Amino acid sequence: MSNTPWLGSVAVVHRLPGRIRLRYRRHPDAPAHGAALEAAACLLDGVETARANDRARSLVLHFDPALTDGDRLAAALAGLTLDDIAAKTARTDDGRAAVAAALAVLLGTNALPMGLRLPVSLHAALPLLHHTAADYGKNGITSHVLEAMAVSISLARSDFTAANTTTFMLALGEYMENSIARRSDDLLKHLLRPTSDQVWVLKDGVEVQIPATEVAVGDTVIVGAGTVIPVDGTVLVGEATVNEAAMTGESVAVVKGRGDAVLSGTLMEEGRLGIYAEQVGSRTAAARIADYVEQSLTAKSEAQIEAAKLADQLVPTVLKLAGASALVTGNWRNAASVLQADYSCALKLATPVAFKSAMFDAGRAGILVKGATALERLASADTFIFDKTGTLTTGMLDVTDSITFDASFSADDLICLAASVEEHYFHPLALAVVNAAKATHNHHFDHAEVQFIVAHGVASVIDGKRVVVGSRHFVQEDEGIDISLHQPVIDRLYQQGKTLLFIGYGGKLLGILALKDSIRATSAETIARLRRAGAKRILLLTGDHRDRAADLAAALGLDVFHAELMPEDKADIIARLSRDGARIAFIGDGINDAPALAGAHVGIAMQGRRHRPPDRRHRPVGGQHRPRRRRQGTGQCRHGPHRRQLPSDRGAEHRHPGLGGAGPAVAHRHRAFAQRHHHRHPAQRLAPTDADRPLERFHAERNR
Ligand SMILES: Nc1ncnc2c1ncn2[C@@H]1O[C@H](COP(=O)(O)OP(=O)(O)OP(=O)(O)O)[C@@H](O)[C@H]1O
Ligand SMILES: [Zn+2]
Repeated sequence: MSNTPWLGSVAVVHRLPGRIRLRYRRHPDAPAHGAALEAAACLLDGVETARANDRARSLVLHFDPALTDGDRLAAALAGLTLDDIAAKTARTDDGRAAVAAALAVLLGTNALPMGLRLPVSLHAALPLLHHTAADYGKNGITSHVLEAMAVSISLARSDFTAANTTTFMLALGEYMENSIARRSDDLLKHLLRPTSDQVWVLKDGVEVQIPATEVAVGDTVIVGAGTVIPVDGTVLVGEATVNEAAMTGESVAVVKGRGDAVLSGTLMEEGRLGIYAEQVGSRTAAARIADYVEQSLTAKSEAQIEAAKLADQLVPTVLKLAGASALVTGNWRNAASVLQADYSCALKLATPVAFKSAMFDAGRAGILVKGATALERLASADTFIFDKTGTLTTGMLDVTDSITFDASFSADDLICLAASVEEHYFHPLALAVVNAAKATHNHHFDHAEVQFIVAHGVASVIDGKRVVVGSRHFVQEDEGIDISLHQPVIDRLYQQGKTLLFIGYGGKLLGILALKDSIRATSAETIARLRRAGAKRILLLTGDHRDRAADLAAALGLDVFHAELMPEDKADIIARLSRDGARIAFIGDGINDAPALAGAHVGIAMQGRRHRPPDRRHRPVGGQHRPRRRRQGTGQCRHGPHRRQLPSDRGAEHRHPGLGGAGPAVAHRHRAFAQRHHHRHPAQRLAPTDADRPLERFHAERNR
């Protein structure tokens, strides 16, 4: 019966280039196993994916037309035998049954009558021997051969306990490896493909629900709050906040409206969008990333490759040793024990299992590890470098003081002025200021285009005068604003452990905002555990003031700190330490740390915070952009149509911001840096090409 065809009949019912749908009839004896049919179909030459519906007796195949065609596939399927299917289903079984059987044999054999012990033990060892024969044919002498020899010799000597123990241990090892591999694969699917099966699309003005697999390019997909966006595309209507952490690593939600690009796999937090689908199914960015992670999970780590090599190198030595001991002592039992004591298979087995289970555990704790290599590098790291804001501290700051040096500005006015220019940015300081403004009269100051200078602050023009908000370095050294008059106040605030923001207006220091950050509750314990785990050096690199860095380093017992750094300074320090042989793990919050992350041995990005955009204004849905509606206060905001200020556009907007045009020239290396590295601002993580391309396509479509 094993050569009975699995399918009674196979007929092609629908053809498309690279895709066919088949109708089949199962042989009455064949098991109802759609998954097995899919798996078997996937083994055929040229088949890319297979989807079976056993109840509808339909099988959809996607294939490479260069390699095969529909008729050839139908014929190949008709030729499948029950044996083929059985082999395939056996492989999808995780080996639990084999373990149970081996255990039963191990425990029960000695109770059997003498005559039965050999056949029972032999039967239990058969899969191993069978497997080894196949492996020997393919790979020559490997550790499998040793295992099989150990079992065979024990069987030949009627040492059934030894034979059965080996069989059982090998089955157990295989089962453990399979089940851990499957658990981590399930987890990955959960992490990366949380998309639901059903999707709403707009058909002739009516919203209808269709299976996710049937969404086509050009459909208008409707996505509501709390759901994962199923396609890559461009927003046609609506406004929403989208958390793109799964795709860009940036945890700050971004506002998406008409014309903006959205990515599959990202989460709609609030709002509702109609999206023009441009990439669907396996071509979406989410599917590609999932593939990437799956690949890196299966890609062997260096340790795995080393272990496998070592194991196979040990084989001839062990064989010689076994032969020698048999010759010298004249006892085959000694040879068997040498073979059994061969740990090469344990070496091979233990490494992938250890890596996969570590990745699985990390995943459950909310940590996505990009492959075994990353874990290996982390294990070998001896120098841990942290940035400050949002990493060792919570990054959720409160404005504690607002001090103005101009009598016509109240403390609240100062906060609102700073908030007016900061409101489009997601830097922790910007978010704090905007938040503080909400608790005041929240007046919006009209201003010109805002420039963002990485690791410095922001600048704009209000009533014809240049306004700058940022670090002391930015305001004093780059903008040439004299702050010496107010040094006593500044010193006092620093002594109170506060982070300061300087606000310059018309070339003068208008005021200072003091902010208080708090150390993360878990930081001290984390540092202590790193030390216990053998970290040699723990450093702090920050863009903030020296006093802040010193306080924090003292509080947490860090070895070294460097303060008032530009992102490229951080990268320089890391490069220097690496040259001196340090193996560096860099831990940042993902804001402005791309250069540093790139130079480290291994990078860790924390995404603990979940911020809403500072302000959710309503843009008209559909039609033209009207100047944005103001929240409170009077006057008209002049920074033009709002969408030009959206994060995704900021790269283009600020690439030639005419720095220094309105105010004092900012003429030193930092400006060049700000422009050069502009794309590294987290809000611009999406490659500009990715953001631009769909928009062009979308316009082309619309104008047709
Ligand atoms: N949007 C902004 N608004 C105001 N000031 C800013 C802004 N972005 C950066 N700055 C100023 O530039 C300094 C350096 O910024 P950067 O982001 O490099 O480091 P940081 O905020 O100190 O965090 P970390 O400790 O993680 O390096 C900040 O301390 C702040 O004074
Ligand atoms: Zn500078």
